[in-house]
Amino acid sequence: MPRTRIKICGITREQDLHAAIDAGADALGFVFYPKSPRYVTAARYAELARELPPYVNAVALFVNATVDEVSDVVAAGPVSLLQFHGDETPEECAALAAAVQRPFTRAYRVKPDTTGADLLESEAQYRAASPWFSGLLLDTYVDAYGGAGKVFDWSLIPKELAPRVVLSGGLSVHNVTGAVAQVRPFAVDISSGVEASKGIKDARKIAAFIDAARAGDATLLSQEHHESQSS
Ligand SMILES: O=C(O)c1ccccc1N[C@@H]1O[C@H](COP(=O)(O)O)[C@@H](O)[C@H]1O
Repeated sequence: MPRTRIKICGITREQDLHAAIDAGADALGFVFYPKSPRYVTAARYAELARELPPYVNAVALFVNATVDEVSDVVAAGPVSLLQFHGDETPEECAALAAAVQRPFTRAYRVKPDTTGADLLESEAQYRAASPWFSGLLLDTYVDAYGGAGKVFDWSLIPKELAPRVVLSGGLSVHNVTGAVAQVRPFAVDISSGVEASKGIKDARKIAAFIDAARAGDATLLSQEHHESQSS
């Protein structure tokens, strides 16, 4: 059973970048959306990116950005993955990703009336539109584009989709163990739940969150062990 990958999103300071890496994060997210309290410019990203060690993925998050804006960020520093978190259509995501030759995740902002079939259909549309599509990120629909700290009903995620999704939206040290054990996502993504204030991370919250996610992995491992012993 693979361990759940962990992304810490909304890094704006060198000390937060190091706190996330030291705690064992697999990926760090940088928000290139000017209206976000976690916004960093491409020039600021160039400074932060100098601190990135090997094998830690940098994820560039955009909301309805232009090709020029995405290209500026990719030129500023290493970018492993794009995250489109606005109203981008499958065709727009495909064009942006192809322009900079990078894979992308697409945020699906889940509403109370979203169904599992909606999620599967959306995933199929993005997959068909681009060879650069690398999976859906599930977030909660709110009146902002993201980073709002709100949870959605995880039970609507189809079992067959879960191993391919990034689960986000209102995760915290208090719910991530259960989220990993219940949903079994490929990865979890958190921003506001590990902050001291908007845009400022708390190193202790990051470490506690990663420990709690690992506790979810341990729960799954122990369940698998019991299942294999009783069969
Ligand atoms: O973090 C932001 O400011 C942000 C702005 C616009 C779109 C997405 C944003 N963040 C992403 O939102 C989800 C959920 O965050 P949270 O953990 O509930 O605060 C996450 O994927 C962030 O990457």
